[in-house]
Amino acid sequence: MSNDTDTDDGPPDSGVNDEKPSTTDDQSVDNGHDDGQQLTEESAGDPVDDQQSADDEPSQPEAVLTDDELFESGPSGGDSRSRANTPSETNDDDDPPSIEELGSDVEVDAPIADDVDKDDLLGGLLIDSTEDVSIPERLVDQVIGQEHARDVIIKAAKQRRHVMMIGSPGTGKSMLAKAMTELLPKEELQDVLIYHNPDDGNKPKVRTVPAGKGEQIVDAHKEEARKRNQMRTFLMWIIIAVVLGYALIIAGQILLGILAAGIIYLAFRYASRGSDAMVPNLLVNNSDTTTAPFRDATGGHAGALLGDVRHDPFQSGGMETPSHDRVEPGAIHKANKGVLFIDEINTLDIRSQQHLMTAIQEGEFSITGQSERSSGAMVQTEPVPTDFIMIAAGNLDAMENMHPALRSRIKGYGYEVYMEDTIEDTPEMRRKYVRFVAQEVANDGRLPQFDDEAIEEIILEARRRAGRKGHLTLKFRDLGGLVRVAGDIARAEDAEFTTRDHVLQAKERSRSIEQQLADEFIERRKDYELQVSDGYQVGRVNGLAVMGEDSGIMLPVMAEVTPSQGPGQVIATGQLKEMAEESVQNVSAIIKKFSDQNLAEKDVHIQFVQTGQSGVDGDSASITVATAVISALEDVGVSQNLAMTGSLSVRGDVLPVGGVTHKIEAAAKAGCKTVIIPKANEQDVMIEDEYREMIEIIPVSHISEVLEVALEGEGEKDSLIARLKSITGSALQDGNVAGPSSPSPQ
Ligand SMILES: Nc1ncnc2c1ncn2[C@@H]1O[C@H](COP(=O)(O)OP(=O)(O)OP(=O)(O)O)[C@@H](O)[C@H]1O
Repeated sequence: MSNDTDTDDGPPDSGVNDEKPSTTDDQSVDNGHDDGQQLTEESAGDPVDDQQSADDEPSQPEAVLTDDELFESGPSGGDSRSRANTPSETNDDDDPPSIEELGSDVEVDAPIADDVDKDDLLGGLLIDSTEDVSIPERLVDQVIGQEHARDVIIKAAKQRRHVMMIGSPGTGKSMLAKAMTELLPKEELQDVLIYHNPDDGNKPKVRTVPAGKGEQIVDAHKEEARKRNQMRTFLMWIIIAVVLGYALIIAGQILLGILAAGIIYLAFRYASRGSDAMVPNLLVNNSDTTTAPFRDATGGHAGALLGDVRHDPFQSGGMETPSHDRVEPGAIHKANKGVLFIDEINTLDIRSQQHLMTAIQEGEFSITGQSERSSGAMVQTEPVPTDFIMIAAGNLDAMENMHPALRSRIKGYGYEVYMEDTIEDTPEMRRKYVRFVAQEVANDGRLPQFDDEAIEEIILEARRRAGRKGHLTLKFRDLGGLVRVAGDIARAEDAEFTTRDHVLQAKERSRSIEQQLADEFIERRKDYELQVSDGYQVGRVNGLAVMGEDSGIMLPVMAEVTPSQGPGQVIATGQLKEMAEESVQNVSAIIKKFSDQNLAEKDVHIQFVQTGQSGVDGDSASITVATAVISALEDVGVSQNLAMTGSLSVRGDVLPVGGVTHKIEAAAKAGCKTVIIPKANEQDVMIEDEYREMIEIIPVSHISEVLEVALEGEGEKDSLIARLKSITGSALQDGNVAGPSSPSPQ
């Protein structure tokens, strides 16, 4: 801080780096005014009392709006630094509600039957439509499921800790981050002002004031500048009149008079430029904020995250814009005292991640021009407070690829939480899903209310999408999409309520791109007769895969055994990714042991047919590969009205996979009559009734059972199966396997 009495252009120093000036110093500093009187002189009293008067009389800015009065007592940087780094130091007494109060679980506010039928889709709620369900006011109470994440957010808000949330899209990460802002104290919010620095034009000064005061200060400065300009203009016209009068009447020199008047005019204009430059730039304005700020910095460039200084094309000659006016805040500055949310944090470049770390560590961060070629790069402000709580979100990749130091900072000073994808399907939870539908209808604001049957259909869909027996999906964004489409259909029909029929139509309409592609694919394959779904073929097996998250597709696997020119090898094609490659290797182990042919002299070719650009991932096709190769080796036909999915252990056990429901539906759509799935996946089957009638599901736990169903003939087949059983045994049945592999779609 400069306490020099001749510092007559800068703001009073109470900023980030400097100590608060004493009253005497305040009087000697000019608040950015040339004539340096009115604002400072009025501020000579006790700053606390003056602050109070500013609060009491906002309608009289000139009387109360001295900068000194409005500036906070402490430097923002020091305060925020300690808060950012040592969240646990926060005095809980400052923040009245207890964690229990903040986090009390909100039940659904609607009448409930005395004796709740556990199968009732509405969980016993006695309602006719979503109209009968009240919606909690606070966002944190609207969050459904994710109990653990919710508790963490409440604790983190209280203790001012950073949080990393990892999980699937649409499960409520940004909703929880927004909810946190409601739990943060609003009283702490600040406005940030940037002032011209008369000592160094490229180092604008930074000051913080309580929220709402920034606007008042800027208005007061503008008013001041306006009055000063008015005075100057008045003076200018008097001088011009005198000069012109003298030139015309006394000296008789008209031209000289006009020239002199012009010069006087330009001189005054040039001089008045300075007063505009003294108006501070209100960098962060929280005057209208009802909660602590929420800033989503996902996918933004460095400037949007860290702030920037605009280029000035003029730079000199009186046309330039003063540097403090060109300063733009970044999300880290706007999130001060609030929440900075960054999804897919690993997509931020390393430099930005490093700067982010500095901002977290220091609780303040200077703004400079981000482009080296811009005149903004010459400018660097004093540090601007960045006392935010960071919520980093993403999937598992985000965690692995983020800057290790940033990760450890969150770990060291915060919480990490994994978001659930599904939740147990209980009457209590279903009641909350009813409230979810009501919330989505209310949030949209235009949809007709959902009647009870429409809500039931949404809950059934939540069950189906869980892909896990006895569970409901927590991927609410997608489910919310279904609610909106159904509501839109009802609205287009001018219906009073959204009904089950509207939801069913919406399900049909809101098919994902992958679903549409999958259907298109099936149609095309039918056209070209690539889809075989009857008779027997050697070395060809109908495999099943999942496209995207919710679309099954039938993909044949073909195998051929040829004499080898050199040592025999297994060659797999079809753009296999790492896991699929490994599964083929595992299958080869069984085949080698099983076959009485000399495989050293043979090449085994395995082709995943028509996989397209995306290739094949996962190991869920391993029983398909094994069946195709055994069929080709032994020259035994495989049933073509059968499809299968399952992972295979090297000992022949069939292990669970993901997406069985979608795969079974794809097999049914393709015209297959039977589908083989791993026994362990039996509980995950949630297919619609129409498909259940179309296809028989056979759960298996060993490859011998697969061959039993898939291969043609009797005698030869039986001896094959007996041989396979004898060489593999069953690790699962023996109890020798630690547990099934994690489900993975093909
Ligand atoms: N747990 C939940 N409870 C209630 N509604 C939810 C929940 N999760 C998501 N929603 C609804 O889905 C919408 C989208 O969720 P949100 O943006 O929070 O997901 P996200 O996990 O941040 O996803 P992404 O990572 O794709 O941004 C929310 O605005 C809300 O309407």
